Amino acid sequence: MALKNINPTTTNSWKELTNHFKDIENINIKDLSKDENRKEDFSIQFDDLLVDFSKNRITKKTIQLLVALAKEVGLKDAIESQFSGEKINVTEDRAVMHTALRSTSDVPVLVEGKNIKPQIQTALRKIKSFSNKVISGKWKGYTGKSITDIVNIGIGGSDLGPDMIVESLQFYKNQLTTHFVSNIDGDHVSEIIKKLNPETTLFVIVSKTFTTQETITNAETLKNWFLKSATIFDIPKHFVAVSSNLEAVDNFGIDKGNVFPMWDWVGGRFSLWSAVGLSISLSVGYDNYKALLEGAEEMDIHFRNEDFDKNIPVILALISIWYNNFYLAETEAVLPYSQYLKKLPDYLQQAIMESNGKGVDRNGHKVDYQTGTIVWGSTGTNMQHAFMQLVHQGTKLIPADFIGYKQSLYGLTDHHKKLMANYYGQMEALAFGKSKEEVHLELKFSGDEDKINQLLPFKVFEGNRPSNAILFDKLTPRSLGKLVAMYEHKIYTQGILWNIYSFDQFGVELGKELAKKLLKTQ
Ligand SMILES: O=P(O)(O)OC[C@H]1O[C@H](O)[C@H](O)[C@@H](O)[C@@H]1O
Repeated sequence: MALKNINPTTTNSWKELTNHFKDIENINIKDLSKDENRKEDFSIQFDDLLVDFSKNRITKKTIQLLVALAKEVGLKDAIESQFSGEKINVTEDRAVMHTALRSTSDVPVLVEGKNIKPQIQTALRKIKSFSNKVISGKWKGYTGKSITDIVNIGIGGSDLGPDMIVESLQFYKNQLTTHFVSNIDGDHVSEIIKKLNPETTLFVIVSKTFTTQETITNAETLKNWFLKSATIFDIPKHFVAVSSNLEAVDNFGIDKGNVFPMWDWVGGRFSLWSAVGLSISLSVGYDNYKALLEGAEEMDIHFRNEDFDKNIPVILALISIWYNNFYLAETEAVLPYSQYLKKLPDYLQQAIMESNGKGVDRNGHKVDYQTGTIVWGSTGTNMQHAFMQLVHQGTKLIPADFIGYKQSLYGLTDHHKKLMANYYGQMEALAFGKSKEEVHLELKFSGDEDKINQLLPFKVFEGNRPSNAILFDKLTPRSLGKLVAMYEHKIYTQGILWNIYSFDQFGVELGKELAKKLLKTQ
């Protein structure tokens, strides 16, 4: 089953969508919301997750036509191709199997004729036993003391995923302190060194290629610092690696038993489900790490089997295409109403923009339509006091995902009520705005008519600004796994619809090469 490489703009559905757009371009969310069934018709409940997409400039026909487009470009087969281990990363001649990493089914997944499930299970067992030893204190450093600090050394996908998950699951964290070193900026590693004791620190070097300049430089610096107090014979007690480049790992001096595998069928930005997530398992324990994977698997099953009109990642992808390609919105905001998720926007920037930031289609032709969206965001309510002014009253259309939780983790209900009132309040303000009449009424008692007329235009909120409410019962490892997998599948769906390859990243290479050349001339 090869991917259908169809320019979406040449399909019948696209033509129909173009006509439909002309018909409803000026439609207003406020008017649409008068339909009392709208919320029910435009929301999907899946276990502990409710996605309400009723506050969008869409009608039932919009969804029908977008779903027809997904069918016309062969999304169903493309999803099957991914799950079944086909080499859908054509430009790198690789399968894309992060979903296999979290699959608990016994059904074999063949990559180049070989079932990859057994090696995944072996790696999981190794992660489990290693995490248990370190967390329980049985794993000793070179002076016989237990480990107190973990340092994850990696960048890009070998940093952002584990860092974001560890931050998001802080509530579930154990006694170990976890640090993340990524930047080549020596001040980053220096600041972290200040906090470490070599006797009780475990270094986890994460690099699929084991050639990444930042990671290797930071790892060497940390090794040299460690060797000021210890000897090379102590390295096996303090350094482990996650990589697919065994030779380079060996050259670095890592003990063979301390190597966790990475495979070429897992992309860096989709790798937190592999041993790249070792720091997660060390920080929150293997059971929580496993629950994260299980949550992701639940979303995988939903994505693979559900009809497109009830399929959360597909619907979110289609709505995003509607704004990106018809309304020509350039950016999307991700706004989590949980302080724990403060690193989610950064993580999603790599996942989304490195995947779909492509200007050449799967036939090798330059595209003449918009592809990858620019994604950005921050946590509520802080961002309400920062950039939301522009989202409410600026000149740009910025569709936004509002991520929220029905319950807080510590149970300060007064705080949580206020947090959620803001969560809903922002979406309502964006969608329904505030009319001239409402502003006038509000100002009526506060001044003379001239003053009111002068102020009026500044106080009006046009509204009609779209948002999706993504609401979970509670932030748990399982629900977090579901959330991240939801965005992963949204990315793939969009890549298929835009007829681009989502799993390579040649665009990051040139800058790296030039930096190397410049370094030699210095
Ligand atoms: O894991 P590594 O091989 O060190 O790669 C780390 C990162 O570097 C590259 O520049 C890529 O853009 C990322 O996709 C990747 O995650």
